[in-house]
Amino acid sequence: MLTAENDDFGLEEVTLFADLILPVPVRQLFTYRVPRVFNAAIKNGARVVVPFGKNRVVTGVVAHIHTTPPSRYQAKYIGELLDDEPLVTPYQIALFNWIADYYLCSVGEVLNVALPSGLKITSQSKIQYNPDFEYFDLLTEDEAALLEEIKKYQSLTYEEVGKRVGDQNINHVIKSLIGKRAVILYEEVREKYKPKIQKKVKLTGRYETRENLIELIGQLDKTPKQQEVVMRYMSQVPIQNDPYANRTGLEKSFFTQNEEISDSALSTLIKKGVFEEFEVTVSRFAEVKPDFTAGVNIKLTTAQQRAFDEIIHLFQEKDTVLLHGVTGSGKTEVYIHLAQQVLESGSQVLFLLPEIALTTQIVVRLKKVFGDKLGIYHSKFSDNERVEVWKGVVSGQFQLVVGVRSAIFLPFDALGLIIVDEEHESSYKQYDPAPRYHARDVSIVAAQHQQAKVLLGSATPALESYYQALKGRYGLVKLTERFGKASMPEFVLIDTKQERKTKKMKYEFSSVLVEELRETLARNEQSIIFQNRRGYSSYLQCEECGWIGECENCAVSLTYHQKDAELRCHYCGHKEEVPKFCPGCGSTKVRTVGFGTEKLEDQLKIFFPTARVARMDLDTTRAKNAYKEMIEDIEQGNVDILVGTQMISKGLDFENVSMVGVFDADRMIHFPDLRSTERAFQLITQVSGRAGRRADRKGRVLIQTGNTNQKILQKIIANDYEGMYAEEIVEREQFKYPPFTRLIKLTVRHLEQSVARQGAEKLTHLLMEKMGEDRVLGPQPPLVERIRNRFLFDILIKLEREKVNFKAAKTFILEKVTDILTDKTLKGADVTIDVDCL
Ligand SMILES: Nc1ncnc2c1ncn2[C@@H]1O[C@H](COP(=O)(O)OP(=O)(O)OP(=O)(O)O)[C@@H](O)[C@H]1O
Ligand SMILES: [Zn+2]
Repeated sequence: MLTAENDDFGLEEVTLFADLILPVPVRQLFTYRVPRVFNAAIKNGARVVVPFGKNRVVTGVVAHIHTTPPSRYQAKYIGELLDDEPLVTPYQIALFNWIADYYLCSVGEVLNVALPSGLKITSQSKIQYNPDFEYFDLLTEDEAALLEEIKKYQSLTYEEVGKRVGDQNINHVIKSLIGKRAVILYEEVREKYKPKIQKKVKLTGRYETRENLIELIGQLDKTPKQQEVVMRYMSQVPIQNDPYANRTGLEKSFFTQNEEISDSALSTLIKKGVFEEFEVTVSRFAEVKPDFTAGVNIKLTTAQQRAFDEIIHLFQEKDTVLLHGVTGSGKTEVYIHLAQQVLESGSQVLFLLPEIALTTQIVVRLKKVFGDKLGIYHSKFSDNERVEVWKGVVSGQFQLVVGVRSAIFLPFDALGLIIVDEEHESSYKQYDPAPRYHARDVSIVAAQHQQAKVLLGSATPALESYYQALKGRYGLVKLTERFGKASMPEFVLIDTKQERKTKKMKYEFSSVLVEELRETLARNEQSIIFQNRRGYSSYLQCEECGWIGECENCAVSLTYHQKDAELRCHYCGHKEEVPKFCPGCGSTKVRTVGFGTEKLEDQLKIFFPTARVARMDLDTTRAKNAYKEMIEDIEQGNVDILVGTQMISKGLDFENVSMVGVFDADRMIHFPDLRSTERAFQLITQVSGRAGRRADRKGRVLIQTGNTNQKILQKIIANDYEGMYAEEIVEREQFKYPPFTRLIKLTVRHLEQSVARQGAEKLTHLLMEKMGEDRVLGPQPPLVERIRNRFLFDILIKLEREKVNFKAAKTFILEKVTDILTDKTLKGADVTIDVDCL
C-alpha cells in the first residue's frame, strides 16, 4: 500500500485522516478527513477549521495524521488549512497533553487558554445575491432596492451592506430578503489576528542614482509644491549618502498629516511614477523604545554574587533551585544577571510574574538591559499584541519573555531558564475555567521537556517549595540582607481593643496610625495602607430588623461601593442600586458594616484634606494603562498615601515609601482555610517589605490587631520564616495536608440544592468504597454555597504522596465522576475537578 511517508506520488491518491485537538471539554481527539488537496501541506501542529456539531465552526490543531478511518462515525472533512508551517510545536502538544492528563481536563480546554484568541477563528455571516432567485414581484420597494445593491457585489457582511446604502438599520430588510430566499447567508471564517499595516512611499528605483535625482529636482522647478515633497522626503531619508535608505521609504502619514504639504502634490508624483506606494507589516511594540540610558551594568553586591554563583553551581545537579531572599535583597538583579548569561549561551528565558501590577516596574528594568529581545505577555494586552509575542517567540525575535501565568504556553523551542518570581503567589493557580493549572508546577514540567532549569524566587516561599528544598529535591540559596545597607523594617503592633476602650479610634484608624501618617507626611515621605478588601464596606445592614443585602445569584452578601452608589457581588458581578429604605421592614436605618479600600480612602481624606491619596485595587485598575500610570505617579512623588489590596503587596519597589499600615490582620489570620497562617505571614511580610527599601529611609510597619499576642504576628515581626515553617509543617503532617498529600477537590453543582447534595453524596460513596473513608472528606457546602444560581457541594480527596499511585487514583476518580455525569437521576448536575486545589 502507498503511504503518506514513502511515496510522494501516492500522496495524491491516499485518503488521510487527522486526529484533531478541538477546543471543547471532551477528553478525546476528533478524527476528520483530509481533503486531498491538503495532503501534501498538512502537518502536525497546523491549525485547521472544521465544522463541529450542528452549526458551529471551530479551530482545531492537528495532533496526528494517519490513514485509519474512524470506526464508529463517518469522518467529516476538514474545511480549511490555516498554516503551512505548524503553529503549535511538538513540544507544546506534549506539554498540553501532560497538563490535560495531570489536571484531569481535555487537551482542547488547554488549547483554549493556551492559544491567544487572536489565533482562534471567528465566523462571520456574509450575504450574497441568490442567482436562482425569480420572484421579484414578491419584493417590497425597499427590498428590491437593497437587492439591486447587493447584486453588485460578490458578497457583503451585514455591516458593509449598511454602509453601502448609507443606512445602518436595514437588518430587518435583509432578514426578509433571506426569508424570501433572494439572498443567501453563509458563514465565512476569518482569522481574528490582523497584522498592523503601515502605508509607505519611496522614490522609484531610477531616482536612487544621484544624477537622476538632481535632474528630477531641476524638472520640478515649475511645480514648487511637488518639489517641496521631494525635498522633504530627502530631509527624512538620507538617500544621497545611502541609496539603500530609499528602500525602507517613509510613512505616507508623514506627508498626509503635514499641513504644509499638499496631498495632491504627492498623488501627482505617485501618478507620474516618481514615488511609489508600498505596505509593510509593523510590530505593535515598535513604539516601546528601549531606554539604554541607565542601569545596564548594575554590579552585583558580594552577597548577590555569592547567591548567583551558588545558583549556577546548584544547577549542575538540580533542575530547580529556590532563591529565598528577604524583601529588597535584590533578587531581581540576580534574575537579570542569570537571564543575561542564559541568553548569551543562545537559549531562551521565560520570566513569570504573578500579577500585571508587577510587570510595569520590572519591564522598565528589563528593557534597559534586554531592549528589543524582550517580549511582554499579559492579559491587559490586546489579542493582536499577544499574537505578535507568540509569533516573535517562533521567529526568534523575543528571546526573553516576561509574562503572567499563561506565558507558560508560548512556543519556546530552546528554553534555558524559567524564572518564577514570587513563586508562593496563589495567582499562579488558575481556578476557573479548566485547566485548573498551577503555572509554577507546570514550569517545572515544561523545563524538563526542554532540558531547562527553573529558578523559584520569593521572600516568603510556599511551604511546598521550602519543603522540597529542605528535602534536597530543589537547591536552596539564601539572601538574608537587604541591598545597600537598607535594614528590615521595624514593626509596631497596635492593640485596637485597647484603643476602642479608651475611645481613641477614629473611624477605622487607631490614633497611633494617624499620628504616624502625619509624621510621614511631614517628612515628605510616602505611606501605604493595606486592606485586602475592595469596595466601601463589606455589606449593608438594617439596624432595625437585621436585613443584609445579599446577591440574588450567590449565597454571599453584596459589597457596598459608595462611588457608584451600588451594591456589587464580588462573585458574579451582579449590581443593584442601594435601597433608600430597608427592603425588609421599611426602616431608613440602613447602615454599612465593615470596611474596604474605598472607605479607608475616604477617611484618609478627612484626616488629611491636603494629602494626595490614591487607591489601587481591582476597581481602579480596569483600564489598560491604569497600573502603569498609577505606578509612575507614585514613583514621581505625586501620591502621599497609597491605599490598596494585595495588589500592592509584593514586588513593587518605591524608594520613598517609609511607612506601611496593615488593617484587618486578624481576618487574614483567622480565615477558615488550611493555608491561612501561611498566607497571613506571606501577605503581611510582603506588604511590609515595601517600606524602607533604601538605606536612608528606615521603614516602619504598623499592624492593627485585636490580639497582639498571636504567635504568627510575633513570627512576622521577627522576620522568622523558618520559625513559621517549622510550626506549620508539623501541623500539615499531622492533619495530612500538602506537601505530605495531594489534594483534589471535586465540586458538584446544580440549580437545585437537593440534586447537588444527592449527587455529591453518591459520588462520595462511590469514591470511599475503594479509597477509604480517611481519604475522602465531605460532601460539604463551601464557604459560599451558591454561585451564579447554582448550589455547590465540595468533596476533598487527600492522597498521600508516598503511598498512593496518583495516576491510578486519578483514573478511578475520573471514572466515578463520569458515572455521576451520566446518571439519569442527576440530570443537569455538573462536576468540576481541581487537582492540587489550594
Ligand atoms: N547590586 C545592585 N546595585 C544597584 N541597585 C541594586 C542592586 N541590587 C538591588 N538594587 C536595588 O535595590 C532595590 C531592591 O531590589 P529588588 O527589587 O531586586 O529586590 P527584591 O529582592 O526583588 O525584593 P522583593 O522581594 O520585595 O520584590 C531595587 O531598587 C534595586 O534596583
Ligand atoms: Zn453573585
